[in-house]
Amino acid sequence: MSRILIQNATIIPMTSKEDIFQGHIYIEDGKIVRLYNKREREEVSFPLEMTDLEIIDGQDKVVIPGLVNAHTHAAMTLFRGYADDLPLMEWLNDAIWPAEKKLTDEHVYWGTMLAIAEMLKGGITVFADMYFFMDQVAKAVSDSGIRGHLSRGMIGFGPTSEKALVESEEFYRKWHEGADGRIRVWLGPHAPYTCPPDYLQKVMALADRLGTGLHIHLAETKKEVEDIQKEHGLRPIELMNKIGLFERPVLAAHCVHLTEEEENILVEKKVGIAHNPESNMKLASGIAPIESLRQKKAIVGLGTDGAASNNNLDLIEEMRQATFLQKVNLLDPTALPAYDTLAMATIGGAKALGWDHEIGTLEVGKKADLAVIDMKQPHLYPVHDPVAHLVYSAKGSDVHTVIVDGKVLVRAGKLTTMNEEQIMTEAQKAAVVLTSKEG
Ligand SMILES: N[C@@H](CCSC[C@H]1O[C@@H](n2cnc3c(=O)[nH]cnc32)[C@H](O)[C@@H]1O)C(=O)O
Ligand SMILES: [Zn+2]
Repeated sequence: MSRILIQNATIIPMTSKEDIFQGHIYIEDGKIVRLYNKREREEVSFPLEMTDLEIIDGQDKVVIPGLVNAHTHAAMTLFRGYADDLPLMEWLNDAIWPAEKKLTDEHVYWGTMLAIAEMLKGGITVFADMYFFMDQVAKAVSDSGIRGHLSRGMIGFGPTSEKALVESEEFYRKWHEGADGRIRVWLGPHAPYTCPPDYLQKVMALADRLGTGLHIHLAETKKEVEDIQKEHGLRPIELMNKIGLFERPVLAAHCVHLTEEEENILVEKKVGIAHNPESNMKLASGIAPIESLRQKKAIVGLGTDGAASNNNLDLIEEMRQATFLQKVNLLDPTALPAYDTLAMATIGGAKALGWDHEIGTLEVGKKADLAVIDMKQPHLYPVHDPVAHLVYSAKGSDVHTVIVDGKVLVRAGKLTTMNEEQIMTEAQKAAVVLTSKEG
């Protein structure tokens, strides 16, 4: 049995602002068994006597639920810094998709391992991924110890459309609830502009047969909205609502261009929204109405999107950008406050992934997925409000310890299950092949 005690830490459970306390967390067999305050610890000798207990000193440290990366394409780390300064459609059609044609199993494995190494070191304990060669992504999740919400990306026209349906079902049957329950599989229809309604009907039928949800890009750019409107007479969210897409769990990445009515549809249908502010800024897609959605109690998580449109997977930095973007856009410094931003990166993401029964908060009975941040650094001193520091002052590199499913995957800033040197070497080799002009 594995047992961990984190003691004398500032604990931010993300159940409510009032629940922040100084104390200890006791973990047993992958789950949070006790949360208790300093005084109580003096009264109970349990569980200090246990011999196989790992004790983590929480002095000058803050413990939060593991960060949830609600939307990414992990293996796209291989294209980090390869094609920048382009609008979405040119970026996809002229740069990314041609390079992706050369991808092999092995490339995707190493690209994903590289992403996982970066994410774990930055406090991310689960990521929602949409890509292909998903067996390799599942293998990387399994090997590294992180948690994965995985979807095989499906393009609804051309030679791979039927294959994507077959592969998605096979992938679901092979990996859903796999890696000791750390993997969950949803279907991944790419977007309305790559998946026409008749194809989405097939995807929905398959999702319902398997009893699973859908991960899709929605309303990312103005061009998408215009094209869909031209072709179908409706805006993307309206169209998806009309064909019944939202009648099952849906994780919708971006949702940048929304009318008031579309915001209401997303709220009413309890669609999980993955907000990716850095990708939206870099590709100049626009500013999602996150403050308005927050006030309407929409389910909103925070994502990095792929490393090729970000260009890092630092969700702590993403929080800072998310809140600043709302504030400056609305000319309102009260927009998207720090606590709500941290909630978006934790419990909001967990809800968007339909996984909040197990992760997203620090509560007794939930999975032990958490990040410990080292606050004893000049840029995090003095401490008035640890939540403000996490959102406005911290960086991914301030993460000290990361636990997923009760296992320490990052200890004092070092990965425990992954060979960083080897991963970087293999990723560099893959990048050279993928971006060479020949073949
Ligand atoms: N190309 C695959 C299926 C698509 S996987 C998901 C796709 O989403 C692409 N992608 C990455 N970021 C974005 C984004 O922001 N918007 C739309 N697509 C994206 C990514 O490059 C990848 O091709 C096949 O042949 O079966
Ligand atoms: Zn994306």
